[in-house]
Amino acid sequence: MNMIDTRRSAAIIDGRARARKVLEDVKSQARKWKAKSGVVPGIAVVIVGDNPASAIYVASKEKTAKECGFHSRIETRPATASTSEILDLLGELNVAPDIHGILVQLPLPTHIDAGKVIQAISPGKDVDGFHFVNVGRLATGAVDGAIVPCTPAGAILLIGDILGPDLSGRRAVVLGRSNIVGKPMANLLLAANATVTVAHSRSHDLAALCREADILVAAVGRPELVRGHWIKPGAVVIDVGINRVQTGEGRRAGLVGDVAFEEAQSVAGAITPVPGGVGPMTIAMLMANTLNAAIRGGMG
Ligand SMILES: Nc1nc(=O)c2c([nH]1)NC[C@@H]1CN(c3ccc(C(=O)N[C@@H](CCC(=O)O)C(=O)O)cc3)C=[N+]21
Repeated sequence: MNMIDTRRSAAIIDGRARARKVLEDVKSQARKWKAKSGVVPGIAVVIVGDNPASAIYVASKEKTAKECGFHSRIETRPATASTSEILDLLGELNVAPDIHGILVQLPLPTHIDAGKVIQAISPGKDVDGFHFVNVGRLATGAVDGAIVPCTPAGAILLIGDILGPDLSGRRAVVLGRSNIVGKPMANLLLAANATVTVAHSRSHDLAALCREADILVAAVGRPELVRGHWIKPGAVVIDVGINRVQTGEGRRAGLVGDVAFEEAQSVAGAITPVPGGVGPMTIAMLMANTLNAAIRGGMG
């Protein structure tokens, strides 16, 4: 029998509860803004083709938008739609007075030029924060004017709840260098004064890099890649992965993150679960971005 129990247990970060709080704020601010200006925030979600995962996410976004008192519009196009048809649609939405936020659900069918589509969204309505103008604002530290991508925006809120807004002296490691999560996450951590390393599939000795991290953000889309012994004791671990796995592989069936949760939980100081962590925050931040876009009146 172990006389000394060295096991510890991380705080499990409740992303659903935090998202609810964000949404309550959004809802009350939207009500005030409507009373003052007569404007109801409006979001348009463009969905191309019939990706079943996309359909679920879009339904969830619409439901949350309604809960916030927003106007919402879903524009569905067949998988056979051309790039120019989508560009025409965006041209319409860009000038629609009742629409303040536009989101084109990714991934798009491969024959569509996703880069062109993203850059065709008016930066002031780009509630995903993927347009060059918003990317550039965030990267140059003009964070207040930027529309920040929803997942990193949600993650930095969760980190701030635990560590406070100033991350001076903290080592952060971001696993993954996507334009959607890894890069904007690194920029937000930098803006909060953290010392940031971005690691990815071509990095050497990921485990050793991760063990340096006071803040570890995993966003690589590899089920349970991050093991318990990769984690620095007491670290804040943010798991952005949403991986659907089958039963019978010696791991939990259903949804798993990029972090082996049970192992990590005995080492980390705080950790986000999957589901119930970063996912709900993503949708909440989308509503916050839409409200802010409405208040700014689609400027810039
Ligand atoms: N233009 C664009 N913007 C996006 O923000 C975007 C996108 N395209 N394409 C797909 C990804 C994925 N994404 C998620 C949002 C919420 C949850 C979420 O709420 N997940 C819940 C439940 C997940 C479940 O049960 O399936 C959770 O983690 O607890 C997950 C994933 C937004 N995405």
